[in-house]
Amino acid sequence: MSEEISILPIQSFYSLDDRTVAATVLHQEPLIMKFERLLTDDECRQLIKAAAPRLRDSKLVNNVTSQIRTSRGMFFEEEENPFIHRIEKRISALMNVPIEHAEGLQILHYSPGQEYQAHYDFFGPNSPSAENNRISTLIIYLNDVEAGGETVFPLLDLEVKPERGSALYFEYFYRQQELNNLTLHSSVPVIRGEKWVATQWMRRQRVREYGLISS
Ligand SMILES: O=C(O)CCC(=O)C(=O)O
Ligand SMILES: [Fe+2]
Repeated sequence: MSEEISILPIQSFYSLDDRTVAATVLHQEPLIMKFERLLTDDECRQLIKAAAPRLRDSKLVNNVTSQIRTSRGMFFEEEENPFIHRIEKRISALMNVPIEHAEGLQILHYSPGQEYQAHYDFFGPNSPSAENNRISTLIIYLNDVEAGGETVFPLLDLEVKPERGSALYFEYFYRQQELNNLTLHSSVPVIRGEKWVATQWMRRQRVREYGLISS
């Protein structure tokens, strides 16, 4: 085991402003954790309802549609309304990264057969976005999926089943690139039912301007 320091201090419980969240370590390095009941059923339903009419075919970073990600998605504006802002604040407190470093919250919807093939969330060294690269990810499951739709880390032999309100966390800001490379992950095809997730990506440096003024 190397002596790398994680962004998130490892704890069994995280006390946030309005709730305490129980955590399980799924993998130590790179750190991968599962959180229980980060969002209430009601909050999950509210996110789905707000996102549903705004879904578009998912684009990759370079703005092309692709067979790699066949789901549909949307981004909320940063601090779009008090409800979104409350959730963003809870997420950034949990992820231990200031809200100014948070991209807009993304919602993805997968129908049966839809998937997100193995990929990294960080940008490759040739991407202009790599200057202020992503460092960590939180995937919040907004519903229970009847069959399929697990998030899989093929290099770590790890599989996470979606459960409404729970969340999957992983980070890739290690000095050893081999650790970051182990965070390769995919969303395997939904077999029955549908799958809704909210994804929060954090950047190494600030990406928000006006997050500075509101609290
Ligand atoms: O839907 C999932 O389980 C994975 C989503 C994902 O990898 C992403 O949004 O980057
Ligand atoms: Fe991802």
